[in-house]
Amino acid sequence: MHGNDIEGLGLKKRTAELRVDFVNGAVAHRLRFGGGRGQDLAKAMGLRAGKTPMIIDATAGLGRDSFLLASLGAQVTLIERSEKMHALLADGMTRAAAEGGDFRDIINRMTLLKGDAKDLLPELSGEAILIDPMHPPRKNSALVKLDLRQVREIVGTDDDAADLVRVALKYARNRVVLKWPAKADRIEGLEPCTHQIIGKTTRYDVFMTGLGMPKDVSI
Ligand SMILES: C[S@@+](CC[C@H](N)C(=O)[O-])C[C@H]1O[C@@H](n2cnc3c(N)ncnc32)[C@H](O)[C@@H]1O
Repeated sequence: MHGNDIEGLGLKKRTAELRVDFVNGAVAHRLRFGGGRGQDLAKAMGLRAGKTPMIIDATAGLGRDSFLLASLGAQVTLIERSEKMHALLADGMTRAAAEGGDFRDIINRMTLLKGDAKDLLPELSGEAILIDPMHPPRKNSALVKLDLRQVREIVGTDDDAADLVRVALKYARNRVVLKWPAKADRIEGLEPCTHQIIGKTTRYDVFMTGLGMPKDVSI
């Protein structure tokens, strides 16, 4: 369905080029030269020396954040609701695993699920939940990287991001992390976060939940 829409808009060629590649390019570079657990994303998710939380990436997309977190030793469950993005991701994960070595080990720590995270989160028991919705369009779209523009062409905007955060806050045992453009306004209707990690272009709004156990588990 999406494919036809895209072809109808004359976007077929660019969409066909979008692929998930963990082995070459930006992701592989970040794997070799990234800042380990000192990176903002890792800190926001609660990775530190001696602590590696079980992570749910509720908005898997191109899988880059998940791959980074898995490369740092975390078990990551990825959730993606777009058929097309899910298929691209599954394909990229299969190819990376076939490389063997470190790539296979990292992919083995990643479990990909298809569906809406709002429906799946209550069934999962995540310590730390990452939410990276499609961001509001920038005024200068030339600054948005081509692959992110291609993702937008496939999935549109994630207008239900606030609802997703609210569901995640109910089920995350330790924290929910909302990845958002550094200078963008807060998502309307959300409670204030506990703290922020602010980078050059991206910020992480961290909501500590301190639930310990999932809310629907009685002891
Ligand atoms: C900005 S991209 C995420 C990029 C990702 N963090 C990465 O590193 O590649 C957002 C993705 O989340 C997906 N998404 C948004 N809301 C979702 C939901 N409620 N459940 C599952 N997937 C969702 C979209 O379909 C889209 O593919």
